[in-house]
Amino acid sequence: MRLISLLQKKSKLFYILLLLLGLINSIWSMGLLLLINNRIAGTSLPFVQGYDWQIYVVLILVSFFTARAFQSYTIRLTYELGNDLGLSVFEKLRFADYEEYIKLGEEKVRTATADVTTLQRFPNVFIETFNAIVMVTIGLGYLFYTNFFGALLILGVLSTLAVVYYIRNLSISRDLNTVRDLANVYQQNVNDFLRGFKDVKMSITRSNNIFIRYISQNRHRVKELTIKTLIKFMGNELMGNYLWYLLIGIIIFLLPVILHMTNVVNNQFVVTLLYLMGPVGIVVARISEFTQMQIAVDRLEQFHDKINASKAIAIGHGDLAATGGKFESIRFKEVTFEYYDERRAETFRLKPLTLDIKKGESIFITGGNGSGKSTFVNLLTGLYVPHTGTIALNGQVITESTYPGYRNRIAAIFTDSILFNENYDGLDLAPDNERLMFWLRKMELENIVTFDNEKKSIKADLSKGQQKRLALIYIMLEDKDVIVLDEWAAEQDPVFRAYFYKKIIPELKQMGKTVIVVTHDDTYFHCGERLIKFDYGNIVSDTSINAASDLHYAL
Ligand SMILES: Nc1ncnc2c1ncn2[C@@H]1O[C@H](COP(=O)(O)OP(=O)(O)OP(=O)(O)O)[C@@H](O)[C@H]1O
Repeated sequence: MRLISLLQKKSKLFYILLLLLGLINSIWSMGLLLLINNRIAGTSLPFVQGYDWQIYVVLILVSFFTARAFQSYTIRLTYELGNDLGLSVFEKLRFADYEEYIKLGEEKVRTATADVTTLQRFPNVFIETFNAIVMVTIGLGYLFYTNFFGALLILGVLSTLAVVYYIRNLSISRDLNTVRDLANVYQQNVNDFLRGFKDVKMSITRSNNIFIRYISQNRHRVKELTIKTLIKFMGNELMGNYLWYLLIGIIIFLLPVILHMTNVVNNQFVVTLLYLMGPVGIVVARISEFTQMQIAVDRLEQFHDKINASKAIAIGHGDLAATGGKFESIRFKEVTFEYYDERRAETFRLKPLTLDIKKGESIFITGGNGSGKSTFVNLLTGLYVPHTGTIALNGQVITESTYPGYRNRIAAIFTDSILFNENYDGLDLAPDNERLMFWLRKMELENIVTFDNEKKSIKADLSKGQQKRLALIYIMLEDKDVIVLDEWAAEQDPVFRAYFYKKIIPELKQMGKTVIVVTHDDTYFHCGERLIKFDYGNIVSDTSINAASDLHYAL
């Protein structure tokens, strides 16, 4: 993606408007220069004599209204571009495959949002620079028109210094990139410090190391590098400012001697140079900003390419109607899935899985750490798509376009599920909702939570176990047929854990729900109807509890 195409995409009229701006600006700049210089020289404007002040007023008015119109246009364009780019990151992301998202990583999403902030300034910077370039061109053109060799000399000095300035700026940008990398590390250290506050307090070595070896050292390096960069930057700015004294010196002392310039031409050169100071400063200062923006746009493009590679994007919410009808069964047929761990150069494989889940079953999934339970849950809930094999809902194989609808039919609480700050599900979370109150009583949260009537949500500072209970209540209000709970009971106290297995699960079954529970609680295995055991990515036993049939798979 080229930077410039960003603007064209945003506004079809962009180039036409730009041309108009260039034209008006050229007329304004040229007119102003001619007018001032002719007044100083005591001559009148060519072609239009005797209308100097009228022309001056018209020029100012045209310039004022053009600047006003363009700046309003730029402000709108700037914020629309930032808004669109920012929203497009999340709009695409929500349709992306979960597997692709995991591969992409949260860090890349955060960098992409930072890049959007950098790019947001682009329309502003671009129009400002374009304006400045027009003015510089007119100014230099006028100098060449006035005295060719004098202008050539000035252009030579200006160009040499612009190149020096640019090279020095590149080294400043490199240092700034290092500062940014250090800032990322600092952010991680600070996150560790704040999230792990309790653990930091528990060990003197840990506390000293995180503060001295990481946080302090990082800040020290950032401080040194920032001071160095700011001094270099200040040197550049000073050099830029003093350049004008050098040029004015050349004009008033050198040019009259070597080019035998008259006083009038000399004055015209000085006035034009003073007029050029602002625009040249803008052009030079913006060069490094464009480099940063080009990096941001390239990175953003890579990000979009990566997400676009996710086949799910094009499907969006897919074909929701196709997964309608009453829930009867889920069938896994020869389903496989694998991860490749690059660092360990190892592959974890979920071996071909074939199994049926029928309406109303309560199934317990167990197995050692790393045996593949969560991978299975991710496949069952439709977050992962099988690498080979198929999953069918009510006998219909789920396809790319029916995956979103399939996921939508399952309610799940994962080990790392969170309670959102807002009521995104649009649930009826008011005290007059009898079902809600019934479940709050059942989960022993009735006297703990409070209602936020304005936000239509529940407010509470809850323990981890209580958060899981509230999440289960929300699931009951969602009223989906299939409920998947990944180690839900792990954070419950023994009394409530027993209550969950002995009372709640049978009740869910009575309500016609199909419940799949990942659990290590072998004391309560008898509370389910079926026990599936995983080992090394394989189902090693699928046992029907309380029934004679005992299906054992060979290891
Ligand atoms: N995103 C991933 N990338 C690479 N490997 C992964 C990824 N997620 C899991 N694995 C690997 O897959 C294997 C199975 O993981 P899984 O999370 O399914 O196990 P689990 O049975 O749920 O374990 P636990 O009881 O500890 O939660 C592990 O060896 C793990 O290292």
